Amino acid sequence: MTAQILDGKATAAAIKSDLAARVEALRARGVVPGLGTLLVGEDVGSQKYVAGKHRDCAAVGITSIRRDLPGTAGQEEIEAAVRELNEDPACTGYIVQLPLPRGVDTNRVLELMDPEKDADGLHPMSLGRLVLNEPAPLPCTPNGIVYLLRRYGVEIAGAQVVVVGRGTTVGRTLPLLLTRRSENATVTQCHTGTRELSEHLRRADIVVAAAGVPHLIKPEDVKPGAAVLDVGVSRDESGRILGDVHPGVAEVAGWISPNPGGVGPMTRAMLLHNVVEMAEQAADRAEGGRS
Ligand SMILES: Nc1nc2c(c(=O)[nH]1)N[C@@H](CN(C=O)c1ccc(C(=O)N[C@@H](CCC(=O)O)C(=O)O)cc1)CN2
Repeated sequence: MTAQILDGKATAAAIKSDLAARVEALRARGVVPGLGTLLVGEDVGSQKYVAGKHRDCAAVGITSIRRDLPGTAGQEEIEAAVRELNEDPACTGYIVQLPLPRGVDTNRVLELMDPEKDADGLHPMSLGRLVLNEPAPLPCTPNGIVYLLRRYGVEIAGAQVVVVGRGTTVGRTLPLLLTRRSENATVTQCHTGTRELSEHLRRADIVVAAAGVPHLIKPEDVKPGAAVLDVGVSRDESGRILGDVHPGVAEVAGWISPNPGGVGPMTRAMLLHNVVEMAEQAADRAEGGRS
């Protein structure tokens, strides 16, 4: 068996083209969506991702505002930048690129964000709303994964899903999306404390690998025909991406997301989607208030 590719790059391109039309419609209503990014430090991956987000903004007509601080920036300097983005009227939504440098209290930084400008769905208010099943901007990678599975007709309802990893951006939040009534999956969350990981994996119809351990998921761990999504980003000495999924898995799986070209571009597309949706909702509220 050779797996069907879950093409994140092509899917993200289609989403962006739809968003460009929505941005044009917003501009016609006098609303200009603006995405802010706050990047602290010199991490090569984070710099690439932030640069990609600004390229995407240019492509769909969203204004972008970039705040870069050196890795030596302390808690106070970072919090001051957050306050500035909260106050900046040109910035309708923003993200704090994660991870922040060691020693920075990330939760305090996220809590300081204006929840109305949380483009990433990672503010505690947005996460709480997600838990309570109330409308909220959704975390971008999990939302991109669900979108990709749907786009390629992978059955989610009733599926046994194994999520490997428990980080905030994917591992913790993806199960919340997949277990909503609209998705109806059964999710097992695995992590470094999980015993017999292979046994869990072999039962899964869908595997999402977000552990950050190169080639953790081997062909013999995967049920034939399963969908396997690779979120892991480790890098070799030359900076080349090493995913969490061994290349041999493509011979066993029914669907596989390439890495690069799978979940990464979907993360960026879902960020733009959140920015546009938040701007549309704000415009509706403003126009409703005027009538
Ligand atoms: N505030 C946030 N921080 C982080 C998030 C997040 O959703 N919000 N997720 C990840 C990183 N991430 C988004 O910021 C991200 C990862 C990967 C890509 C991407 O387009 N990857 C390309 C490859 C690019 C390369 O060559 O390295 C691909 O997969 O094709 C975009 C965004 C952690 N931080």
